[in-house]
Amino acid sequence: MNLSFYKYQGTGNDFVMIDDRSEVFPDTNLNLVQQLCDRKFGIGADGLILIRNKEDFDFEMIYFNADGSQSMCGNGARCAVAFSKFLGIIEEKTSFLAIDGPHTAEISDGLVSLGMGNVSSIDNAGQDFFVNTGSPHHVRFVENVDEYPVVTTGADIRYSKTYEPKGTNVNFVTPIAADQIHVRTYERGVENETLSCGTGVTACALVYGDQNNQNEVKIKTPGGNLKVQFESEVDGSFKNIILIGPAEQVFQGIWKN
Ligand SMILES: N[C@H](CCC[C@H](N)C(=O)O)C(=O)O
Repeated sequence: MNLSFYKYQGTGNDFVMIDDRSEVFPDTNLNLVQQLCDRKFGIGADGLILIRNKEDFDFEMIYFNADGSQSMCGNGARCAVAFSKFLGIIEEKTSFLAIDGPHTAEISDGLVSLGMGNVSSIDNAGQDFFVNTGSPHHVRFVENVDEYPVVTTGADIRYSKTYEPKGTNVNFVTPIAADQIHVRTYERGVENETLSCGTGVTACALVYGDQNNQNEVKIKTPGGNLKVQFESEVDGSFKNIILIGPAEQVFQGIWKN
């Protein structure tokens, strides 16, 4: 198999991107997805994204975590917008389909502003919080996220009975300014800490902003800086949620196997 691919990263969350408008990628072959994402025996990535044609939309993004499971991916969607512009599918604005439904986005100077799906509620989860921003997120506020055991505690929560059978992503948050938080994330399907998680920082920004009267929150992650804007509704839901950050092409290649 000769498979042309591009490697993209959005604040350090990295993806194998494939222009699959010809629909030849064997999308049921999860072993291949795992192999391509393997950082020793494959290309190496947190996930893999197929771009396909979709009626009524500019494109459809099909996202796989490194373990082959599927979910909505915010950083991956930002990279899909940048990749689609590179391919000439779109110019500055787009409407595309992802697993959690339709999205709009704008791209300029490498910065992607991604419209996220509406969020119906923030739920309590013991002393912590739970938000579904297209993928499930547990959110815990901690004293000093830099020193926090993200992988061990993240895995404990991710595999806990509370979240059986599908599990959840787990985010740890320390506020660092009135309108800024520092977030580290344990990602389901990668089963490790990633350098950032788009749907995760969105969940954290909604919880923090809701508690601190902010509707624009800056987020520092190990992989870079992101921003989330949103509107709160009186019924506790959120709309017009926008995730803003860079998305860059790192390299391209041919997978011969
Ligand atoms: N691991 C997540 C999906 C990718 C989320 C993350 N990469 C993002 O940017 O949103 C899950 O299984 O729900």
